[in-house]
Amino acid sequence: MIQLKNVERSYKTGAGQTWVLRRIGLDIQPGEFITIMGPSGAGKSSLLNALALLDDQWAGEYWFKGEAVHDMKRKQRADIAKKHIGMVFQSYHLLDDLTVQENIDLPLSYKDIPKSERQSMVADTLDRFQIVAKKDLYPNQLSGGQQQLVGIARAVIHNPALLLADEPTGNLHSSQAKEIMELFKELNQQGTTIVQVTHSEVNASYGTRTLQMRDGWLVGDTSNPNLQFQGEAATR
Ligand SMILES: Nc1ncnc2c1ncn2[C@@H]1O[C@H](COP(=O)(O)OP(=O)(O)OP(=O)(O)O)[C@@H](O)[C@H]1O
Repeated sequence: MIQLKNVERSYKTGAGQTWVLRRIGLDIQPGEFITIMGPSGAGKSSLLNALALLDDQWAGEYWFKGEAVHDMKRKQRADIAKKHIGMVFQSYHLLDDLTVQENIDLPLSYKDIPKSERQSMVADTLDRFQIVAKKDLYPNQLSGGQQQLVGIARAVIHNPALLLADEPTGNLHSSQAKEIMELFKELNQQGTTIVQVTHSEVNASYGTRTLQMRDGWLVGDTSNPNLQFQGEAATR
């Protein structure tokens, strides 16, 4: 589904440059459930943002379903993201001036779906996430955990082919977190490709493959044991 070749990302800082992604090479097959782990600042969110096509300041090659994203204009990248990708953000990124149900409806508004069908999809999703009572509230009237649930609902409502999730259960109670992970498992079994960033071993155990990052390098990949050596050699 996705191939990254030599993807690099840096920020200009003061006199020099800070590297946050270093020569990332990655193949993601359809149907995988990948977990990205690593210490704080390792580049996990940066990699997810690049995969989500939110960040376009990287160098290298990014292939999505055989298409060369690195050669695309911003509008084409945005179209791919809207059509195929759902993203759960660490800090929710809900739109403050839209209600819960309007936030959840947003991904559907980008698709050619009749209004009545949209309304019933939103109603089903509110029900599934047990947030029907909150539907007319605005994000700032919700707790952090409730905002996180709305963010997850928004990411999955349009059945994206690729679901990217940055610490999706960070603000949830353990029982809610388990429900979300079970939902991800179900979506994955139905064919959704998932990439999650987490510090939780429990959440990681739902995945089928774990990547380790350190200082911007991919230093471990359970599906490619040889990478460990290359990554560690590269950081020396
Ligand atoms: N806008 C920015 N300007 C400069 N440096 C940045 C910027 N955004 C991120 N970085 C740096 O990129 C590095 C990687 O950050 P990133 O958020 O990807 O790490 P992470 O592994 O997701 O960490 P965490 O587990 O804490 O979320 C960090 O050193 C961070 O300081």
